This record gives sequence, C-alpha cells and structure tokens, in this order.
Amino acid sequence: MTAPALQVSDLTVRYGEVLALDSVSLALDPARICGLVGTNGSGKTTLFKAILGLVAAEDGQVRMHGHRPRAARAKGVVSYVPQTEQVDWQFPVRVIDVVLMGRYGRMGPTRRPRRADHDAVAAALERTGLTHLAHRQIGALSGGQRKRVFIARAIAQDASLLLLDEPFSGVDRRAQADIVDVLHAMRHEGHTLLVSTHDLAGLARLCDEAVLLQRRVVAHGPPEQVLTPHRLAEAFGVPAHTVGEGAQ
Ligand SMILES: Nc1ncnc2c1ncn2[C@@H]1O[C@H](COP(=O)(O)OP(=O)(O)OP(=O)(O)O)[C@@H](O)[C@H]1O
Repeated sequence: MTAPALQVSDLTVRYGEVLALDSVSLALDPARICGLVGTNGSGKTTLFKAILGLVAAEDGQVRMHGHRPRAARAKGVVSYVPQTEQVDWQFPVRVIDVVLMGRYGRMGPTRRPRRADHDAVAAALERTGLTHLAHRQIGALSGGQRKRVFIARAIAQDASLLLLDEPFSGVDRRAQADIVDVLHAMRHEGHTLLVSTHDLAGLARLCDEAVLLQRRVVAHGPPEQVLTPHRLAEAFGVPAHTVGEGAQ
C-alpha cells in the first residue's frame, strides 16, 4: 500500500495561551486537490507551518509520502507558497531568479543550473503567464504578479506535495482562473495540493475535497458536503447560495 501524500495525526499547536490547532487529523491521497477553509484565525496558516515543521507541535505527527517534515523539506517532497513572503522588495532580484530558487534543492552546493533546471523554470514561467516578465525586477511587479512568481517557484520545484496559503488573494479573476487551470494540470500530473482559500464560491470548481478547520477539523469530504448551509451560517455567517458551481 502506498503512503498517503499527507498524513496529519492528532496535531496540536499552541502559541503560549492560544490553542491554534487542537488534535487535527487529516489524510490526503496522491493526486488530489484539497481546499482548506475556515474563518480568520481558524488555524490554516498554523497548519501549513506545522506540516512543514516551521512551528513546534505540542503533540501529534506529520508524514509526507512517509517522510517527516524536515526530511520532506530536504528531499524536496513538499513546497510551500506562503500567504505573504518575507522579502525585501527593494533587493534587486529578477523574476527568473526567484523561480530558479525552486530548483536550488536539486542543484547541489554549487547551485549551477543545468539544462533541466532552465527548462523547468521556463515551463513554470509559461504556465503562470509570466514569461514576458521574466527579466523584470520583482520589486517592480504588482501584488498579484508577485503571488504568481511564488507559485511559479513552487511549480519549478516539482514537489509532489504543494501547500498553498491563499494563492488567490490579491489576484484578479483572469489570473485566478489561470492559476486554477495550472493547479488542475498539476493534479492531473500526480501532484497533491492543499490550498487554503477564502473563496468559498470557487471551492467546488477548484477542489476534489475540502476541509473545514476551526482549530479542529470540523468536516472533511466533498466540498458540497463540507460546506452545508448550516455550517456556512454557523462558521462564516454567509447564506448557502453564495457557494457552488458558477455562483461567484
Ligand atoms: N506567532 C503567533 N503568536 C501567537 N499567536 C499566534 C501566532 N500566529 C498565529 N497566532 C494565533 O493562532 C490562531 C491561528 O492563526 P492562523 O494564522 O493559523 O489562522 P488562519 O486561519 O491562517 O487565519 P487567516 O485566515 O486570518 O489567515 C489565531 O488565534 C492567531 O491569532
């Protein structure tokens, strides 16, 4: 039996007095797109960080294709697109250089790119519609374009598991639709994606399954079964008709 792409078991994370995750368990099969939804402060970013081993868990364990967080990161099994990048936007680095960083794990200590690295970068730029901006300084891009650069970096890394924290925030509808197409293509190629989003209306279009997080996993299953009218009203205070196919 193959290991799940992601297995989170009884994960508990505390920031001092704040219980951010309370015994969260979650398993994802390979080649699935799972939407992670929840109100502000429900623990989505904390879950990503705990999966990556970037925040310490009080309890529980994480495996990615059988690997612990540190090993999974070292082997390039997982890539992460954070909600906001801690970047000095004045630093003179071009789009193509940032995307190439996704290949560093494969380049060895010399960091000398080979043909396959250049090809992967070109393909990632193409897929995210950034080819024409490849030589632009990253500080000279719009917020939505920057977001796409970091998605391109994750694509270039070619990790089997991608964690994307709100990839659609600050991105216009056209670019959003393009990103959804890219994510579907990646799933088709066998990648597994965990994607946090506040776009409840787009969830059914994007995802095979959804997780509703409220410090704990409230529900996990097909999007329409997870976001029932009752749960929507309770968790988000929104009416049911705002969710569903073509409802945006
Ligand atoms: N570094 C930190 N120190 C203390 N508390 C934190 C820290 N980071 C997050 N928290 C708290 O942990 C809880 C979960 O936060 P988290 O950022 O994971 O939520 P989120 O679901 O990603 O929210 P959003 O939708 O607003 O991005 C919140 O109560 C938050 O205030």
